[in-house]
Amino acid sequence: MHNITTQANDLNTSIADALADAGWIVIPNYLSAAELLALQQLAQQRRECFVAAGVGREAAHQVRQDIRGDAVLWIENDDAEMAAANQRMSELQHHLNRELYLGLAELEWHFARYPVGSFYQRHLDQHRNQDTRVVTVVQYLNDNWTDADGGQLRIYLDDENHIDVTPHGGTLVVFLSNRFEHEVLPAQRERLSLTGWYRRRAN
Ligand SMILES: O=C(O)CCC(=O)C(=O)O
Ligand SMILES: [Fe+2]
Repeated sequence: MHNITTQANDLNTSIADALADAGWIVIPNYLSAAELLALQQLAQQRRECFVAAGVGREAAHQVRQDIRGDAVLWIENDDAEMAAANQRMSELQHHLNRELYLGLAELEWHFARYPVGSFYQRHLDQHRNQDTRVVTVVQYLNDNWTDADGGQLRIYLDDENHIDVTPHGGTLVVFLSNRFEHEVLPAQRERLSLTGWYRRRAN
């Protein structure tokens, strides 16, 4: 019989294997119902704290809703209400470092809320002058999402092929940040997620 720790380890192993092989993985029901509910409630409580997301770093940072229309709330490492979620991400980080020698030094992540009609145009998760983002992780927090609700994450695998990921509550997506362009298709309903990047230290 598998206990929780063994299951977590198996999941982390599946993620590491997939990153080493295809470079991406989608895991439905990664979050338990209780984890999903706790994250949804927290995002709801903090609703007023979200700010319009921007593109570009530092001086080049600007809000461009024609490029991305979401609002975000960054998560602190010592956020007590995010302790369990941070811990789970930290275990994955260490697992990836052990298995793949990725040298991941930290996770930066935020809640993201896409209002009705918003999207994020095709992009790569690396800023032009800084390539410290190594692995992208996204957890979806939406109940009862249907295809008609749009908002799929479209990942371009190569010139001819893409996959569309439905942002179902509890689904986890992990991919190599420098490998796959992707976009968020227009959402017909408010769309909530937790999006993060494991980074290596800047040289
Ligand atoms: O929410 C998603 O599915 C992906 C979001 C994204 O691409 C990003 O924030 O860089
Ligand atoms: Fe992205």
